[in-house]
Amino acid sequence: MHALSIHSRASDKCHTHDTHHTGSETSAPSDAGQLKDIGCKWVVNGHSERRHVIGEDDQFIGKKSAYALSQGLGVIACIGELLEERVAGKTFDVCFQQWKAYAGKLLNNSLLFLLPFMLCQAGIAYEPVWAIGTGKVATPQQAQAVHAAVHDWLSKNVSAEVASKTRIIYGGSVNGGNCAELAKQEDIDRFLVGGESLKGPEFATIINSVTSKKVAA
Ligand SMILES: O=C(CO)COP(=O)(O)O
Repeated sequence: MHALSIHSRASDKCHTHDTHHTGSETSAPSDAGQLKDIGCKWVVNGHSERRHVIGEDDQFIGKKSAYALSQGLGVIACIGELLEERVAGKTFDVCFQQWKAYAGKLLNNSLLFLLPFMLCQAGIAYEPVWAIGTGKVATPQQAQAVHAAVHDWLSKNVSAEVASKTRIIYGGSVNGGNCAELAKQEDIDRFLVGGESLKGPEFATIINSVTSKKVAA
């Protein structure tokens, strides 16, 4: 999200080669070609609802993401732990297992060269499941710890340049009151906003919190 560049993006509307067919697909009607035709640049994959309501697993999400990238769409790759996983001290294990499935699928399909494109054009969204739509936001420290770990992983496993260019986006009950403290964190680059995007003044405050951070940097 950026005040000056609003692009179209689709949530989980991009089939893989073998799930796409030409019959009626009322529940998920768009394929990569249709999305590009209407000017869509990104898809959001691995959102918690797809994982925990629809039942998509890491393998399938990785496969859809590799396909979207191969078709020239950016992928915002969502990761995030359930509350019980956080309480059990598994936040980092869960998030990295999810993240590695995106990267691993690119590797399996000989598409690893697309990884920097994916990271630099779109990014990774950390969305703790317990914070999405619940009004319970992660503390700035909790979110910063995960974002910093992801940047660190990218620096060690991809390159320092890609790590510094990768946007790591926080999502989960961001509002006009908590966005400034979250945006101050060094590794929180953008926000993925749900409910508050429907409220004009709140949304403007959220956008400005990120924009002023970038201007100050
Ligand atoms: O899921 C989200 C955005 O994708 C977050 O939604 P909320 O901002 O409503 O918690």
